[in-house]
Amino acid sequence: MNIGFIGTGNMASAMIAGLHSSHPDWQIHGFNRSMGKLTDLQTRYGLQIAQSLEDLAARADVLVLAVKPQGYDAMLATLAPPLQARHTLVTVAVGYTIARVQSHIGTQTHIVRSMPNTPASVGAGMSALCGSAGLPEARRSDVTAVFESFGRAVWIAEGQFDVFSAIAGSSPAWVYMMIEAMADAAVQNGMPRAQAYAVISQAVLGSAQLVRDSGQHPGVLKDQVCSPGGTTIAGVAALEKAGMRNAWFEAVNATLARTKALG
Ligand SMILES: NC(=O)C1=CN([C@@H]2O[C@H](COP(=O)(O)OP(=O)(O)OC[C@H]3O[C@@H](n4cnc5c(N)ncnc54)[C@H](OP(=O)(O)O)[C@@H]3O)[C@@H](O)[C@H]2O)C=CC1
Ligand SMILES: O=C(O)[C@@H]1CCC=N1
Repeated sequence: MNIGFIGTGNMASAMIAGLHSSHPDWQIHGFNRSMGKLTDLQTRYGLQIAQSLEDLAARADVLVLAVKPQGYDAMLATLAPPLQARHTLVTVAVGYTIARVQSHIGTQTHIVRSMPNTPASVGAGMSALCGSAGLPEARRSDVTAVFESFGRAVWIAEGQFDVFSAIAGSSPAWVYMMIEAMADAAVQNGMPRAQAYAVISQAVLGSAQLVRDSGQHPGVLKDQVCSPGGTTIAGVAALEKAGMRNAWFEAVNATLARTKALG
């Protein structure tokens, strides 16, 4: 597999870390505006540095466009000339539709719209994929292999992308905030911070794994922790009083509003 990243910032770096760890034999190339990130990725994951977009397009079959959505219009205009039939263009920009990509580069290039997340760097990513009309099966399986190399990947309808981006692309940031805040409370009550992060991250990981693997309703799992008149239900009441459930609606809906504004 020959994969080329255009833009090697936070998201591309996470994907490259995950790719390198599971497939050290794959050829991973990168092109970035500034040099520092490229040389760092070269040192850590053997990234091969391309000198230009044209150079990158000559080296790779799967091209991942990992610049900010605001940079997509200009980047696609530059990328269109070197694109060839053998390329599959993978987009990662929140809110940027396949139709909008095609308005810049035409309909002859096979496109996969993707939405990964940064836990890809430790092989625990959650990605969505959606292909342009007529995407050949071989291209679909190549891109699936790339995204499954750093976590789970699902093909979904493009209409679901924005909400997926909120609950999987953005949600890691919210979970980190929750972990940080819970650790603050543990520190306030005397636990060393490093120990609090180790404990909370394992508790969050285990809770998520139980939801995923048991298939049980999260409310049932919550009830199993809450003893009548016990300690946990006191915490549940405090979270309800603080408007925790409504805060999640607000976060998802604010994210969707911003996605629409960017689009
Ligand atoms: N971060 C995340 O958790 C997620 C991000 N995404 C999507 O991934 C995309 C990238 O986001 P993210 O990685 O966070 O952003 P970053 O700003 O971290 O990375 C963008 C990279 O693109 C480079 N770049 C910008 N313009 C050019 C150009 N003209 N030529 C070459 N390189 C260029 C930047 O280089 P330089 O450093 O020199 O400016 C930078 O390294 C976005 O579209 C975002 O929607 C999707 C899911 C999750
Ligand atoms: O914040 C952002 O715009 C990107 C998209 C999903 C996660 N990060």
